[in-house]
Amino acid sequence: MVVSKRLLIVEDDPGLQSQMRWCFSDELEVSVASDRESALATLRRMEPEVVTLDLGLPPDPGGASEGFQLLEDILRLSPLTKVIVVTGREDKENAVRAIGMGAADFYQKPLDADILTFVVNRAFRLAELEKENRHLGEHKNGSSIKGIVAASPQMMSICRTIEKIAPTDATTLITGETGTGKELLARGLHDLSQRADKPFAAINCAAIPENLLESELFGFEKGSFTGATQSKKGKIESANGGTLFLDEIGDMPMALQVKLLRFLQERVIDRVGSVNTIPVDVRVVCATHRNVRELIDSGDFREDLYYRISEITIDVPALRDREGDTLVIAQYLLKSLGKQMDRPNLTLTEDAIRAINSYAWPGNVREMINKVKRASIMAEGKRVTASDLELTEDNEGQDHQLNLRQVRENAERAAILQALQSCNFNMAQASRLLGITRPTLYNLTDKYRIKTSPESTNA
Ligand SMILES: Nc1ncnc2c1ncn2[C@@H]1O[C@H](COP(=O)(O)OP(=O)(O)OP(=O)(O)O)[C@@H](O)[C@H]1O
Repeated sequence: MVVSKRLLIVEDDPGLQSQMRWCFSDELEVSVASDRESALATLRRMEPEVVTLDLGLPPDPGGASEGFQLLEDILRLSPLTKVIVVTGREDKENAVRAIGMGAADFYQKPLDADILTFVVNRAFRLAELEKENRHLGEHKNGSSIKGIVAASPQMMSICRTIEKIAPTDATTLITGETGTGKELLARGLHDLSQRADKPFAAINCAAIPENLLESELFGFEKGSFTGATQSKKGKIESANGGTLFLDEIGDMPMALQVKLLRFLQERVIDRVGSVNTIPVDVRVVCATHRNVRELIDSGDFREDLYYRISEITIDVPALRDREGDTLVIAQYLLKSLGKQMDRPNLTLTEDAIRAINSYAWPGNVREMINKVKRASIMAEGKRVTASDLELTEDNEGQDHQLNLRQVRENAERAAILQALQSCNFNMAQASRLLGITRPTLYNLTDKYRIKTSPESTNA
């Protein structure tokens, strides 16, 4: 299908209306409005990329007050629309004022078809370019750290910090909610350091039982406990020359905190069951989702250890608090996971985009990976909807929607989903509930790509 370019001409003079229509109707979809009210109605319905706006409109055809009011309305309702104001020959002042308010261009009467066509085409090109830029922006990744997709100022600043501290040996504490990318950043620190070709050894202090954690970290000598049939290096030793990543450090038992502190001070370890000390050269990076200050206050974390591990601290914001990251990461995941699932070229529907932006993402990027993975399996066709992602749409954003069609479609979609779910996907019952015929319901489920069986949708 060829997508047509849409032009709205706001002009109260019937003679000029037909001349302008004649200039453009071969190549563009053209609508004409002669006053503010009908112009706004057409704007909502037609969603034109470009509007030509005669400032002298009734009830003030000799002045410009109505035209300026309409310009303001258009820019508020549809800020991406390019408005070309049309003024009288001597009316430079109003043209300048309109540009100052946000009009894209101006054109002075009398009408010259060639110049007007040039100005209008230029506005369409501008609209097109801006659209492309927005599209590129959505796919932009400003992060220099492998695996980290980001566009928000907060993450950009974190990436810059990582780049700066990577060459040093400063112990670094990375805090933030679960799934925010703490481990990825720790790996980034290692990869950008001079230790990059040496090991990166990670251990999750919360996942290993207390009695095993000591020997996991420090290693043990043969015969030091039942089952120790041979000596084994611990994580610290095996990271020698490289980076040791202690994940969930806030969960480290007190007794081990003392031993870790000693290691950080003296840079030597002794394996469990050994009296010999072994020097180890590692850079230590720790992470936790817990509030270490509170742990110190409650007596669960040693303050002296905290100062040792936090020469530098990096607080990774939750996904919902990053400006602009959510959609960029979702698009990236859709592309990469879609490819893995043999479903390339999947795209997000408008409702999916809105839902992604308004959801709180308590599990952060990890939760998003799960949802996008599911959606790349469940999506019918190439379009991924909010329900494929198991996200119900937030209605708040609807206030800002351009027109009634979008609001109506969203409401219609939500009502159909609800009806289907409440009668366990019995189409006859659901259509009775909705007060429509079964064929109409089938048409609508097709239109909105709503799945019609319980196993393929979300409760
Ligand atoms: N900015 C990002 N871009 C792309 N993928 C990311 C990003 N942040 C995190 N991820 C991915 O999300 C998942 C969780 O990240 P990671 O394990 O680093 O989080 P974490 O904060 O260490 O979590 P936890 O506290 O639960 O251990 C990983 O699969 C990681 O690759």
